[in-house]
Amino acid sequence: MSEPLVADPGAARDGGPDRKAVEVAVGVLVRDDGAFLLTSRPEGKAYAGYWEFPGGKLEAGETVEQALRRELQEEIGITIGAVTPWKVELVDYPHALVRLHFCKVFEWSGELQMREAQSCAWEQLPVAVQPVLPGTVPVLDWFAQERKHSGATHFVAAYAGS
Ligand SMILES: Nc1nc2c([nH]c(=O)n2[C@H]2C[C@H](O)[C@@H](COP(=O)(O)OP(=O)(O)OP(=O)(O)O)O2)c(=O)[nH]1
Repeated sequence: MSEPLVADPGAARDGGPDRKAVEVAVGVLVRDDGAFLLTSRPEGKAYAGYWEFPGGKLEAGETVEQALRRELQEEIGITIGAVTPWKVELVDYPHALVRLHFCKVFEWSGELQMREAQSCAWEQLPVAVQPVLPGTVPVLDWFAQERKHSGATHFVAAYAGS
C-alpha cells in the first residue's frame, strides 16, 4: 500500500490499532479566473468558524468521488462535474486522525447555497479570510507552488493576550 503524503501540521502517524484514520473527501472548486472557494465551518462542529474547502467524511461503501458529490450537494447545493484527484494528506488532530482527499473541480451547476449557515468566499492568494483550518493550509502552499506565488499564503491573527 502506498503511503499518503504527510504534511505539516501534524506529527501525523498511522495511529495504531485504536486510532484509525477517518477518510474525508474535499472539493477544491476553481473558477475560470483562478479563484477558489473557501467555506467556514458551521457552529457545533470541531473548529467552528475556521475556513476550509467544502467536503466531509466518506459514508460506508462510498468512494471519494461519490462522497464529494453528496457532500457538495448537501452542504452548498451544487452538482459537480468531473472530479480530478489532486493530493492526499494525513492530519492528526486532537479530535480525530483524518485522511484528506483533495480533489479539484472545475465544473459545476446550480447556485451556491450555504445550507449549513456557513459563510463562503472566492479567494486568491494570499487569502483574506481567517483563521484557516490547519489541515487546509498545505493546500494554499500547493497553490502557491503551482502559481509561482511568493510571500504569505494567508494571515494569522496576532496574539491579543498580555
Ligand atoms: N471539509 C474539509 N475538512 C477538512 C479540511 N481540512 C481539514 O483538516 N479537514 C478536517 C476537519 C474535520 O476533522 C474533517 C472533516 O470532517 P467534517 O466533520 O467536516 O465532516 P462532515 O461534514 O462529514 O461532518 P459530520 O457529518 O460528522 O458533522 O476533516 C478541509 O479543507 N475541508
